[in-house]
Amino acid sequence: MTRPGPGLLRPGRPAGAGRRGDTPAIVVADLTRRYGDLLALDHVGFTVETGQIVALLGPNGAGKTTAVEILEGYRPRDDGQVSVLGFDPADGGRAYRERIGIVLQTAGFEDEFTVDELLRLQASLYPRRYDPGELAGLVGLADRRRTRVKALSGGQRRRLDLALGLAGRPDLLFLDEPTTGFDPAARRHAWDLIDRLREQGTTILLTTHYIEEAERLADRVAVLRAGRLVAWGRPSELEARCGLPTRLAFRLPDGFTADRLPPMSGVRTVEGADVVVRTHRAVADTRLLTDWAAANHLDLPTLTLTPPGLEDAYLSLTGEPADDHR
Ligand SMILES: Nc1ncnc2c1ncn2[C@@H]1O[C@H](COP(=O)(O)OP(=O)(O)OP(=O)(O)O)[C@@H](O)[C@H]1O
Repeated sequence: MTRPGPGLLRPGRPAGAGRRGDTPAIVVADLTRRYGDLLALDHVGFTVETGQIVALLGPNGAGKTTAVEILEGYRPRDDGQVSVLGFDPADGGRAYRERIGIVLQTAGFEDEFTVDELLRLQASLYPRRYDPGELAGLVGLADRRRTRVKALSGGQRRRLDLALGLAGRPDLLFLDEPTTGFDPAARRHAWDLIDRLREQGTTILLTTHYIEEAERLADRVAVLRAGRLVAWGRPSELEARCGLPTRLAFRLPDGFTADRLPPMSGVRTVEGADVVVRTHRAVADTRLLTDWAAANHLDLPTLTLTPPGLEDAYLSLTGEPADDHR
């Protein structure tokens, strides 16, 4: 079955099973998928509560698309149990598809339609539809309602993608790299919109390669690596679980070299006058450093102490090398 873009229209929705709040939004257990000899998903399991925003992270080829498409009902699984909004997506049919929204990275639109026409058409097929004007306002396209799709900028098209995915007021929204290609302002706007959807109780499963996006939006983060779920939890839990060092950075004052520094416990790297110490004893090492600076009548105006973030945890969990940009 082909995964539809948001421009594809769907028929109306009968009352069905799996009402909001009855069960967790998503329950996955032992989910397994093979492509020939390749184990693309290896006994993956997690539970998403209603209203949570979950970010699915992982390097290229980790199995994210496979997992998401199985949850959407557009790819079969080999083994395991999957329940989404109380449905098995493999045979949820129309009743299931009307409860979910899907926003893909690239969607094919009919270029000659105006924004308003597309929104009206899409929304007309759902009983819980959005008013097209409200929908256009929600995604920041209120002043583009009469514009033909072919005249929209790339970022505006992505907003239209989002609007079409929301047209049926889905209980669960799948967002595939929702802000790839956005400028910083458009990204903030999209994040604010996702916050608003959260306030309305929409459950969201998003895939992203922007760790900052996951950190900003996600209640829970799932990290896939080579088909295995290597981490699941709140962003702060993942950061804490990885046991990564705190980064202590400063610039040596003129006339001082690193060999004159006190013996701190952390691993030290020096580039010119810039010193970085990665330490698991941040308080003790900071105290050694500041006592040393005070004894030498020095100020260290660039001194910073940075705890490990989600990006560090992600790189550690996926075995990717960290480049030292932070
Ligand atoms: N239809 C298919 N036939 C054979 N192998 C496939 C198929 N789809 C995916 N794979 C393989 O399964 C693995 C997981 O692919 P998947 O697309 O799920 O990863 P992903 O995490 O979404 O990657 P990306 O971040 O690059 O989009 C990869 O090794 C991929 O080559």
